Amino acid sequence: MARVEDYALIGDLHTAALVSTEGSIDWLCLPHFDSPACFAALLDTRDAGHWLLSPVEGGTCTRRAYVEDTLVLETEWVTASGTVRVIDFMPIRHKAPDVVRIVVGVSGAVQMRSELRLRFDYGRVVPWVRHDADEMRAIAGPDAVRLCSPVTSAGKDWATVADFTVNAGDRVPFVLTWSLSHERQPIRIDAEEALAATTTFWTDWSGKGADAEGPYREPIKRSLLTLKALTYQPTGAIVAAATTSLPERIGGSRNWDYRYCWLRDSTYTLQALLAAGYLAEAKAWREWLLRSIAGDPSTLQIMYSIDGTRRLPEAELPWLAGYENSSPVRTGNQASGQLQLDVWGETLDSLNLAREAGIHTSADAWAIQVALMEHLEGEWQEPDNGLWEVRGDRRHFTHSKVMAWVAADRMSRAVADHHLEGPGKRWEALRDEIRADVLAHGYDSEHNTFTQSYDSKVLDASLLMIPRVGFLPGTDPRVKGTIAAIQNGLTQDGLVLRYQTSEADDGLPGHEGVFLACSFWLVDALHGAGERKQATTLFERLLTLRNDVGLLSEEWDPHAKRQLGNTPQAFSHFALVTSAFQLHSGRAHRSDQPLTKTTDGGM
Ligand SMILES: OC[C@H]1O[C@H](O[C@H]2O[C@H](CO)[C@@H](O)[C@H](O)[C@H]2O)[C@H](O)[C@@H](O)[C@@H]1O
Repeated sequence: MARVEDYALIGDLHTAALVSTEGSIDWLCLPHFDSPACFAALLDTRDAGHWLLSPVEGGTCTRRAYVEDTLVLETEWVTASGTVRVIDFMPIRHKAPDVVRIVVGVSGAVQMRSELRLRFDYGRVVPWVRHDADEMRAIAGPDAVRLCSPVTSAGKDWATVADFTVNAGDRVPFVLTWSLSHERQPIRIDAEEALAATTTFWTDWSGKGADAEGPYREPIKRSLLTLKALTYQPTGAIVAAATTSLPERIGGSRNWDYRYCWLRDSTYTLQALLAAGYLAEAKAWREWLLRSIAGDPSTLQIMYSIDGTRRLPEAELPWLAGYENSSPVRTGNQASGQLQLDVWGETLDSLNLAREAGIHTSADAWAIQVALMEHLEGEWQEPDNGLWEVRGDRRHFTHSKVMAWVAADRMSRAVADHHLEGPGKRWEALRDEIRADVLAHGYDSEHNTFTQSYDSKVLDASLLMIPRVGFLPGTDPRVKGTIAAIQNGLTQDGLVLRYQTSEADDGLPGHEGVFLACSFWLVDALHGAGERKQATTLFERLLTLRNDVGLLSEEWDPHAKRQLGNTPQAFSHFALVTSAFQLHSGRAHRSDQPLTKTTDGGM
């Protein structure tokens, strides 16, 4: 069974696939990120659907890499009879989704096999399949898939199999195309033309970002490309990760569906993209946000689907055994109905940042910000589920209150500095009131640390964000005390847990790994506290946890030394980008200050 870190990502800005080091596509949802998977071997066995394309002798590849700053993947096997390369990519979507795999003979002659096992509806539906001269058609219910290749394939053991030899200089294309079964078949694409266009698209996109020269250029670029790949182009939404139910502990039940757009995750992603100068993505995301949250501010959800749908009912897929038997496999996410007060702060912080970065605030955008703020004024004293989405009792999370302070701070400053209309003085007074409340109840003077919730002793890594949002300076003794407390009480092998699951009553059984984003937040906090050497050492260690193609999932198991949780995860990658930019520039980054400033023609 492949490990989480054995997977590379390819995608077309509507969905994404995971390709293993053995050359197997084990995860692909069509036509969108949150559609049912037609390859779900990731969460079961190959019988749940996969597409293996590799030398007949099989095994892990000798090397693989993305082609420079693109999402075009090259996987190479050196065998006794010769060397072969498989180029995998998804062309940027025009109408139909395609997966293209080109087998390239590098030297000698290699016996190859393509084994395509389509299983629609997350591994449950075996399609009806017809083989013609140079194409295979598979149909079941709403789904139709066509495979085109000059290599002839045939049905074998409920799969479509093609055996062929690739000689040095050969290029053998396979193009898999999805469509709705009741529609006309999409026009065929040319694999080589698509390769050139896809390479150009990603190279151009990468080139548009701010100059990231320096020692961290490669990790910054790869993380930005990954964040872009998690973006749903038609609406501007950004999914939290490409997968569902990769476990936070092997064999555990903390398995969630991340193929949705969390306001928290996407606002942080937006901050990373803005820091790198990607204004178009920031504008598209803002439009998605304004459409999704439009209406009564009291009905604001913490997450939406990629098209803004609100109802995301959580269900279990009992026919899938789960990744290494970690069950259940879930779709939908019950957290969508939770109260998480930090989301107001993150949303208003990011819209403020967009304004500071030069994106013009339209009247509609400002009206929604005012409505959100007015709603928060009546809500901030309520207990909530917090940013970690605990399923235990609601409580007064310190981080949630700090983020309510952020909301009041950014809104009062927007009125004062940008002459936008609103009760600026009232919001200033509220800001001061929240601050006093946090300092009185969220800070433990005996141990000189902020605490997870009011009047408790429990630690929480989200408190590392306090200097970043500007609540207190990075060198404040209370911030330094919190850093020290987290280093002493909330780390495993120097990496940071969100909280101690044994102490925090999150309403869930079992434990989890260290949370990679929180470990990057420790980098930021150390850097802001003047501990630059420690920050750099930790950051460079975190870089070593990336897989061979630069991807990070949500968590890390410090004992088994392997990645855990959904992958690739936006939370981990935007945290990496933010830390890298700070270390690169040598100055601490606050969430209300863009690293790059551009003028905008208005929206
Ligand atoms: O651990 C419990 C919760 O885990 C998920 O939430 C986490 O992922 C979210 C998406 O990246 C992130 O926004 C949140 O801060 C994380 O705690 C899961 O989605 C929840 O349903 C679950 O309760």
